[in-house]
Amino acid sequence: MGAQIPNNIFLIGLMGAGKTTVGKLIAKSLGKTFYDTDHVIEQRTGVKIPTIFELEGEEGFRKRETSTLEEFAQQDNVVLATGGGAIIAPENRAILKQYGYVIYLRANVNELYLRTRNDKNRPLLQNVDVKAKLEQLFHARNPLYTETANLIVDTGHQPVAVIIQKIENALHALESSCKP
Ligand SMILES: Nc1ncnc2c1ncn2[C@@H]1O[C@H](COP(=O)(O)OP(=O)(O)O)[C@@H](O)[C@H]1O
Ligand SMILES: O=C(O)C1=C[C@@H](OP(=O)(O)O)[C@@H](O)[C@H](O)C1
Ligand SMILES: [Mg+2]
Repeated sequence: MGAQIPNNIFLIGLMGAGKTTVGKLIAKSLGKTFYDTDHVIEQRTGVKIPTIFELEGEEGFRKRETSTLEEFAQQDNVVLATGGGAIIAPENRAILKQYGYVIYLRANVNELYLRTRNDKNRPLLQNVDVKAKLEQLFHARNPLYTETANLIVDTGHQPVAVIIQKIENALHALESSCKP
């Protein structure tokens, strides 16, 4: 029996990498259900992420993130866009590796900066030097994204459609790589 396209696909990467945007489109293309852990948290709490950070601190947000990840990673036939910090907690990395095929959307800091500099919904990028913060997060987290990923896709300066095609090609190559 040849390898199928993975049942669950998880997207990881820094803020602005395209996890939410690409995830939605990949799910549509593959006939899978799309979820975004940030969106689930906002829907269930009734408030935006910055408000959770204000009221519960980053720690409170991370607890919600882990429980949401645990719940949705074990669903069936999903594409799950995680938040950029999901890979910080070792238990989150273990969940991602255990329940799905993990794709790291990698982009350079300048690209990420261009995509996030005016965004008010990312508390970690408020009232800071955004480029310097993204640089710091990249250096801290790139090793964690890399160790967790089954596939790394560079998304810098490429239209989303090209990235979708790259991912589909990689997934279909998986499928045919094990055919007898
Ligand atoms: N490959 C890309 N090229 C240009 N802009 C992109 C690309 N991927 C995402 N974007 C844009 O960058 C912003 C952040 O994308 P988003 O999907 O929210 O990223 P993430 O969920 O990884 O933080 C959005 O405005 C989105 O339209
Ligand atoms: O990098 C991070 O720690 C975060 C990334 C955000 O998600 P996106 O990566 O979708 O922006 C969101 O989970 C929160 O603001 C924290
Ligand atoms: Mg997102």
